[in-house]
Formats: sequence, structure tokens, C-alpha cells
Amino acid sequence: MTSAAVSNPTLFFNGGILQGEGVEHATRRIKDLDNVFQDTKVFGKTDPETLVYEVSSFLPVAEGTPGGLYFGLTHIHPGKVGNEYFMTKGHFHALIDRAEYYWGIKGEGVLILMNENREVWAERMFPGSLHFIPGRVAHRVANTGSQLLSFGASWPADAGHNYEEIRKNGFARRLIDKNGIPTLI
Ligand SMILES: O=P(O)(O)OC[C@H]1O[C@H](O)[C@H](O)[C@@H](O)[C@@H]1O
Ligand SMILES: [Fe+2]
Repeated sequence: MTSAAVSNPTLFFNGGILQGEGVEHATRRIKDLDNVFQDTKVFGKTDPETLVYEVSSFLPVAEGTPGGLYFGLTHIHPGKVGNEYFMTKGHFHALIDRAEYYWGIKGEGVLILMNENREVWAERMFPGSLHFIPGRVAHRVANTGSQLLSFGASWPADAGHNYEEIRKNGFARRLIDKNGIPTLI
């Protein structure tokens, strides 16, 4: 029981699923990830319907609203295309100076970052890890474990996504499984 002034939250994540009014769900399958993985031969032979990651997001204001804040929960399935881990497309923000937080909730992964000079670095992601992604830095997450990787995200509503740059030129380094060890090459 709660008093009139103390209500239940309208959003919650239960067992990793973001629920509430206005929550949107999206899936990314192999067929949606053209130009993401290096091994095009193995990619072409992979079932196009294979689920790679799922994103649920709460977008309370219209995209582009200054001062608005978005929330996302992403689940990346374990798997590889050749020796490269399942990962997100990755993007710069359309308003490139906008920053973002990611944080690890479940599983093991690596956050891959790249600045505008195409310098790449990476941070280990695990339950409780917190990642501040400054503006002007592209970001992508790979699931390096054998379980689902779940992470949260929060970013400004006017940040937008610039996928084109990464789709065309990729990241300057790739994270591969080298004898069982996640390695940036
Ligand atoms: O957009 P991607 O690069 O595919 O990454 C997947 C998603 O990860 C996080 O949840 C981000 O905050 C979302 O904005 C993004 O859409
Ligand atoms: Fe982002």
C-alpha cells in the first residue's frame, strides 16, 4: 500500500526487460547488420534471421528535443561471425559533441571506442561497470562471453545516431577472439 503522494514507478526492468508505457522494442538480426562483420564469407552463410541484439528504449520526448534524456537497455546474444564477436552496429552521434553513459548489467563484453582521428581503445564491460562516452567518440559493444550481455544506456534526446560514417569506414580496429582471448587488432 502506498499513500496518494507515493506512487509506483511507471518504468522498471524486471529480469532485464524494460517495461512501461511508451517503451519501444527493436531487434537486430544478421540481415540488418550488413557491413558490420569482417568475414563476409561466413556472414553470407549465416542464417539471416539469427538474432544478434535487442534494444528496448524509453524515449519520452521527440527526437531532437534539447534537454531531453533517453534510456535504453540492450541485450547482445553470445555468438560470433568467424572470429569476430556479435556486436552492435556502433555510431557517432548526429550532434557529434553529445555524450552518453553505458553501464554493464549482465554478462561480459567490451565497449569499443573511436575518436574522430580514428584512434581506437576499449573498456571491459561487466555487471557494475560504468562507462562515460564523451562527445565526438563512436561507440560499439561486443559480447565476448558465452551468456547474454545486457547493458544500460542514457543519452541526450538531441544526440541522434550517425550510422553512415561507421557503415562506410568501420572502426579502425576490430575485436576478435584470438585463442579464446578478446583481442583488438
Ligand atoms: O545503435 P547501435 O549502435 O546499434 O547500438 C544499440 C543501442 O545501444 C544503446 O542502447 C544505445 O544507447 C542506443 O542508442 C543504441 O541504439
Ligand atoms: Fe550513442
